[in-house]
Amino acid sequence: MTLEAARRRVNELRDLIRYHNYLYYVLDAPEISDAEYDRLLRELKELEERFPELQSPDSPTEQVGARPLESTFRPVRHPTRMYSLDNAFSLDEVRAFEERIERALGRKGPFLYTVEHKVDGLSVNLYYEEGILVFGATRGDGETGEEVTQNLLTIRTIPRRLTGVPDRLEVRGEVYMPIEAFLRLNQELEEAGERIFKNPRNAAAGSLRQKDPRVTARRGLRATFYALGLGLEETGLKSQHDLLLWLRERGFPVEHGFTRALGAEGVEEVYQAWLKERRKLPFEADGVVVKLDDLALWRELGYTARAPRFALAYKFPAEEKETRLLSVAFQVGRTGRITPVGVLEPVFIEGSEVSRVTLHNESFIEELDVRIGDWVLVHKAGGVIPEVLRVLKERRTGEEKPILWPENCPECGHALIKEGKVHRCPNPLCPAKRFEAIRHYASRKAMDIQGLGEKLIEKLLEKGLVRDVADLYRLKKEDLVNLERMGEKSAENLLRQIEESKGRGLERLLYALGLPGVGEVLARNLALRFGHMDRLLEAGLEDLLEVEGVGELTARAILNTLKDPEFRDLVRRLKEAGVEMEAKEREGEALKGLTFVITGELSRPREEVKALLRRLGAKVTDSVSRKTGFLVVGENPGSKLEKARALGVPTLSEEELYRLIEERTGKDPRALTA
Ligand SMILES: NC(=O)c1ccc[n+]([C@@H]2O[C@H](COP(=O)([O-])OP(=O)(O)OC[C@H]3O[C@@H](n4cnc5c(N)ncnc54)[C@H](O)[C@@H]3O)[C@@H](O)[C@H]2O)c1
Ligand SMILES: [Zn+2]
Repeated sequence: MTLEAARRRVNELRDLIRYHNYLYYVLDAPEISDAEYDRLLRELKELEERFPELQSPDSPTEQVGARPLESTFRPVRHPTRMYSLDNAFSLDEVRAFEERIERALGRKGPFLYTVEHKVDGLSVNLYYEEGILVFGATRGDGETGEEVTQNLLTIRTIPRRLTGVPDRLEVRGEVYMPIEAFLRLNQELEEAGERIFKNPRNAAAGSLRQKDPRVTARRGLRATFYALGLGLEETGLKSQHDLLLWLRERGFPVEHGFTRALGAEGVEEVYQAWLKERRKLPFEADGVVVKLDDLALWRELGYTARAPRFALAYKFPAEEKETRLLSVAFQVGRTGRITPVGVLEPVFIEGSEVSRVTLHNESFIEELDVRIGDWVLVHKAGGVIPEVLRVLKERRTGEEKPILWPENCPECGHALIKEGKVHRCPNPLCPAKRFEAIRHYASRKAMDIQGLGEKLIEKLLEKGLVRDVADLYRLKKEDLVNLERMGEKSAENLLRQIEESKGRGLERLLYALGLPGVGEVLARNLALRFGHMDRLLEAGLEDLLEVEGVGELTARAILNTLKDPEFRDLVRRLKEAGVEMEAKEREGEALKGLTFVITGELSRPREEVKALLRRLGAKVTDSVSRKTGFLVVGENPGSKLEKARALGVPTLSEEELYRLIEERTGKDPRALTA
């Protein structure tokens, strides 16, 4: 390549990358996948290395993120600069990283590293003065970020006050959206006909940078912390490993599972193990972060313009496949909403064959600008749901056909209506709606009526034996035996299963009834909060919004259903049939059977925590014995800690205790009163 040709390509790449930076960092709406972006950046980097005369401090390879726009948020200068990370995609590149360190330090490896999950969110900087949170900001271009303190404080694990810390302290970490929250949010957006988020990272960034903190609060964001800026020297900490423990002890959420590894080979071992397990994590991890453990070496190595020389992001391979969109089918859901589903030439992605992919709604199709016959790039969002990332427009032949929405319901032929961007079959008798409603009701995670398969549901509907789920409870043996291929035995079995389904409890019932936007988790949270169907039926918007995980859109949609006379009638008939309307699990039983002892200072008065634990059904005692379930350890713990260790009683930090409570109650423990 001549210098001239390289110069042209370098300029082209820089423009392209700046454009994608803008879409990604400022608008939270990337057009290309991260892997494609990484390839562009890599090509630019390689050209700049081959032709050093083309290097320039304003190249994207020398910069962090993007400068925030004039926006809703106040720009704020970070007391000390924030950086990005250099990437590696193979063991060889990790070795090269270690060799660079060897050369820079003039010492032979292998070195000791701390390995952490690379949580895919956006980095934030918290600035504390004398232990009091002054502001929290996004990274921005590393020097100037956006002040988002109020929004950050909706993440209740972020401490507002600290004790035993340097006077001026920056704490850095990642704000992210758990995969479950991400899938739920997209479901809500899909149902409302709105734009969905491409991945959990974009969803986290979009949710943190909301004008209204109340919206942020409902998005289920989490945070995890892993670094210090200003104040690091004063702590006297010696290693990254100790730094993580130090953060945890001061009440910061720190991701579990960080570990140490020796040399590039040791890192590779951890990487391979975590790669295998990555889908078990509740968040999206796009790789592992490798940091020299010894902080003294950090000082020697320092930073490039863009990233530290002592750390590396070792990225997981991106599972993205190219395939063709063959046709689009239109599905009718329980609520009559029409979902376009793309039929793909089958491809293998992350362990399974993908041949269908949701195209969500009209907004999604418009934004993608996808046509039948197009080549598309497909991945699994959050490792779960197949998604079209983008259309490979450069491969269009001109033969592609636009996707046309049907005018009539594909199942019943009734004219469809359009509410905003949502297409719906308004026919209450639409067999697709009825079929879907019953199938869902009987499914395993709902009322679990295993004998009620799809064929049978179709037949029951056809013969007019059931019209909705309440009719199931009126079925008689002779109704069933008269259906073809149903013997006495199976009829009896089915009736027994239907009978048993009455006692599943409110949490399962709410999920089974398919309230809009209500998956298993939300059904459980609603059941815990209201305890009985009657109380839920009386709930107002504000009551619903108090439930963990209920967003504005879901709350309104649920409320509409609750007020719907048809729904109320259905509930009445279910109740008459003897279906249990009470929650099985009670908040008061969340910690039943567990015994706690507390030592040290907690962030709220000890009596309050004790009362809360008791209210949740736990026993709290004052001294540690073999019978103690957990010792909760606060600041400056007393002798109980040694005793617990001697007896092998497990300990929990305050943070871990709250996580346990949150898992068991589905609620933010800091919002729970004693
Ligand atoms: N698709 C697009 O159009 C597009 C555009 C721009 C950027 N991107 C993506 O963003 C990346 C660049 O973003 P970036 O500068 O934030 O870098 P990065 O995401 O590659 O890595 C650095 C970041 O990792 C995060 N991180 C997570 N866990 C960490 C831990 N334990 N320790 C330290 N850091 C941790 C921090 O936020 C840090 O800033 C690109 O590689 C690309 O994947 C995509
Ligand atoms: Zn219909």
